[in-house]
Amino acid sequence: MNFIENADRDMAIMNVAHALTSDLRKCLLRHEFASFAVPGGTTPGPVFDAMSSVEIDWSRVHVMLTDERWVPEDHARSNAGLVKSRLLTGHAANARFISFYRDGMTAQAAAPDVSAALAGEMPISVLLLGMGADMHTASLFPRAPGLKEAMARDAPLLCAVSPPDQPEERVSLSAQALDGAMDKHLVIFGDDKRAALERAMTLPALDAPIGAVIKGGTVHWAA
Ligand SMILES: O=C(O)[C@H](O)[C@@H](O)[C@H](O)[C@H](O)COP(=O)(O)O
Repeated sequence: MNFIENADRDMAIMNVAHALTSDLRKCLLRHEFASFAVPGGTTPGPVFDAMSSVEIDWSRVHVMLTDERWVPEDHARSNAGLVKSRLLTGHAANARFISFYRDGMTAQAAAPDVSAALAGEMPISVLLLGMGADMHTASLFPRAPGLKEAMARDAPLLCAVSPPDQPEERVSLSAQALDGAMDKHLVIFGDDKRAALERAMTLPALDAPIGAVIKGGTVHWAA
């Protein structure tokens, strides 16, 4: 795991946006399309803003989420809503977006259909991850109902999970799908998350899901 310490958060955002667009550009030189998985939360918005203004062949980029809160895309907590408003605009408006949320279906019922739709996108070409101070990533929360299944080697690509302290059901790409990405980047800010990441490297995967997926990736950090 490559750990990059940035002078400040703006620098980190610029550097991770540059790294992601460079990885996508490199992938598009060799492949018909690139699959690009991104998280929700509060960290990635400025990264998306920076990426959306970069000229690459976005029409050949297939964007998906690493995880989704099971709410309609116009809901304030929707990750799809965040990605559509901050990333899929400007030059990046031409990218293809693969939705997870299925209106009128539960997360459990929809996950197998979405997994089937994702099969042709694997392995993920470029992955951006966030992380909570509890060492969760995507919606793989330590010891949460559904985590063991989502961490299994034979897990489906997309899994329904029930994080105990979250207001809604979620779906998450499995640890296998995340870990299998060709280029992996994690962006985290603050000393607490840095310490949590270091701790995660010493814990079993079920207690620290980030540790199961970030190996071989690049961590972009700022205080
Ligand atoms: O749906 C989500 O919330 C994200 O996918 C989640 O995994 C996020 O990356 C972490 O919770 C960190 O969130 P922050 O960037 O807000 O700290």
